[in-house]
Amino acid sequence: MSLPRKNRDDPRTSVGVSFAARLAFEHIDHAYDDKAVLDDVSLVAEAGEVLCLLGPSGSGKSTLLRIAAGIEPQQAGRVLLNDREIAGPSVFLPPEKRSIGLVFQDFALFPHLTLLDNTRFGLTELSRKDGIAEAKNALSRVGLGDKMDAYPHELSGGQQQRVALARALAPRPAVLLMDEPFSGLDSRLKDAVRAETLAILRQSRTTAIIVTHDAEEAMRIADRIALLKDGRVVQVGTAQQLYHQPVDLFTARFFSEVNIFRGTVEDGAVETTLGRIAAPGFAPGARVKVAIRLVGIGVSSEHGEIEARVVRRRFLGVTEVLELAISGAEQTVRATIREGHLEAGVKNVRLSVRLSDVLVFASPSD
Ligand SMILES: Nc1ncnc2c1ncn2[C@@H]1O[C@H](COP(=O)(O)OP(=O)(O)OP(=O)(O)O)[C@@H](O)[C@H]1O
Repeated sequence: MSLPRKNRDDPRTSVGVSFAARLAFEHIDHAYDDKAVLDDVSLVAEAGEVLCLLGPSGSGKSTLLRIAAGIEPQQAGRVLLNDREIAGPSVFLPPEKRSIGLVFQDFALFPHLTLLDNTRFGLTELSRKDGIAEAKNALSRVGLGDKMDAYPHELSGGQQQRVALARALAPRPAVLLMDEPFSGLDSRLKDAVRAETLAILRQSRTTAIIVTHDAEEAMRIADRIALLKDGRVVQVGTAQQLYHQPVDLFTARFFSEVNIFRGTVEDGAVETTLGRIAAPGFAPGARVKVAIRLVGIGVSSEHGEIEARVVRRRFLGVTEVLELAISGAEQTVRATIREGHLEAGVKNVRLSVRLSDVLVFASPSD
């Protein structure tokens, strides 16, 4: 996207330093044809923070980014940059006036242009000399200062991603939007590129909104995470908040693998295959779902209240996943253990449940 560096209400004040802006969505609704894809979305990316938009495919993440960038006008609600309305009922700033940069999933580099020309592509408001200087500066910031004359096909996927980042950062945007920026990368490259990207964002002090459908990725990079489902924000918070205090089962399952048991609350607790689970705050007779994380089930050949039998054992490298049968219960239970924690060939085990890995949710329709 072409973004001017000089803008009348530019939130930046000095060359070389971006002053991050706060980007707010207020009550955004959007539909394609008659299909609603965003429903009353209110969300804030605070100045300088990395906010991840997390959610399954089709939950509306990319649409929200496109609305922020000005590529897609929302049907209702407002978008504000530092409390200034940039899109709303009476205002619509075009993309190039927003001081918002965008990095696409496929990097969208021009194959016939050198890295330098790719990077200075959006610097249309600068003189040729200043544009080249800014582009060189941006490429140096992402560690590609020695490759300015190379072409994209001569680079690895990780390097191409850095060029895309340099091109987006060159106009010194107040906010940078990134749509699944790491999904095209080899899994071995991902960790390094993610860490580098984060370091560059911190150094440039840019507010960033990054779309991902991978909870672990969001936990690695985000200051805060906004979880979306069917066009609605389900929960916003730090990784710890979403992991430890999920508002619903959808959120819990997004962040960890769980066993789910249905039950009815009696005397403040619910009976499950893994024993009696306290359900504070639920009325007698309430239908609930109990989620117990796979990592929260202790498996031992000696200690534990519940007897079980190993019916399947899958090696995953650092961990193993066990499928366990419990006498008298139809439903098998899964547990994750450290690789080698249980001797090979052991069939009869004992289980214990760690209470911090137990979550109880209302489930009135069950
Ligand atoms: N230009 C379009 N025209 C019609 N429908 C669209 C358009 N863009 C997206 N949609 C639909 O809107 C819904 C939300 O799409 P969006 O791309 O915002 O979701 P997403 O969470 O980013 O998903 P993904 O991770 O698959 O990209 C989807 O059902 C999608 O098919």
